[in-house]
Amino acid sequence: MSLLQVENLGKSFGGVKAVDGINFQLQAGELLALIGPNGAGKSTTFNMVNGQLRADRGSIRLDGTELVGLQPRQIWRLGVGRTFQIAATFSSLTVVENVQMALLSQDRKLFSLWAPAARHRRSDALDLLDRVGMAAQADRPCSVLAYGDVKRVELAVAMANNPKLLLMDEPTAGMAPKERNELMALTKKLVVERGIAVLFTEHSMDVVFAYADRMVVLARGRLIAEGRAEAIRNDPKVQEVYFGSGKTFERRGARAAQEQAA
Ligand SMILES: Nc1ncnc2c1ncn2[C@@H]1O[C@H](COP(=O)(O)OP(=O)(O)OP(=O)(O)O)[C@@H](O)[C@H]1O
Repeated sequence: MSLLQVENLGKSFGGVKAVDGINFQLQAGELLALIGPNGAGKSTTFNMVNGQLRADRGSIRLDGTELVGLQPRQIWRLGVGRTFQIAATFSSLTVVENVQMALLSQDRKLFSLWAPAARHRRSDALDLLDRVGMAAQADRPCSVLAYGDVKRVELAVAMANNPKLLLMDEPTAGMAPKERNELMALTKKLVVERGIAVLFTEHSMDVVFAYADRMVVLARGRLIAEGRAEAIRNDPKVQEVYFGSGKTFERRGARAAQEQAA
């Protein structure tokens, strides 16, 4: 059985069918990109999976459990983590404290008792930081980190909940090409090592073609194509919706990204 099963999912805003009966599945250990032009329904889909928006119709099952109708907190408890377009860490805390806060939350401890919190599972937090290559910077405040490093910390924070599914909203937004590739290569490594599934939206086609195992293409709320890079690149419907958008499917771009990542 797939980890995530989305069936006939729909959501309208007034007369606008933001998402119009889409179906897709996601396996553990797989990176699935949700792409499409502006207004295609990507964010709406994302927000239904994490419970911020309630679907009008259809079903979203995680490991067989229905998520539609659950609160975001309940969905998070079932193992759906997320990262944000603009990295969300506490800049006044150190790197390791940010991960400790996430572990506290996972352990259902209140963080009003800050003194014990600062010691809470420090070694587990350091292990997580080690996985994302940030252990050496554990005691620096997040406010002084380079943006790419903040994104790594955010990944460690997301891992603290042991997610089965990680939702990443434009993970590489605002990053230079080298940082982008480093972050995505790291994400791919974690996904494979820990058998996590990742659903991500992304405007950079280079990133999508270099790192997604499969992609789902939306346009005006409908799913117009689904598959691996080669099939998507050659799909006439996909070329039509992207034509003139400034986003191209040049092989050179995708190859260059892969080469840089290797
Ligand atoms: N809260 C809302 N109220 C009204 N209409 C909305 C709302 N959220 C989204 N929409 C509409 O639903 C459609 C899909 O929007 P959505 O944000 O999901 O697309 P998107 O693919 O994420 O676009 P982008 O790439 O620009 O972020 C659009 O027509 C949008 O205007």
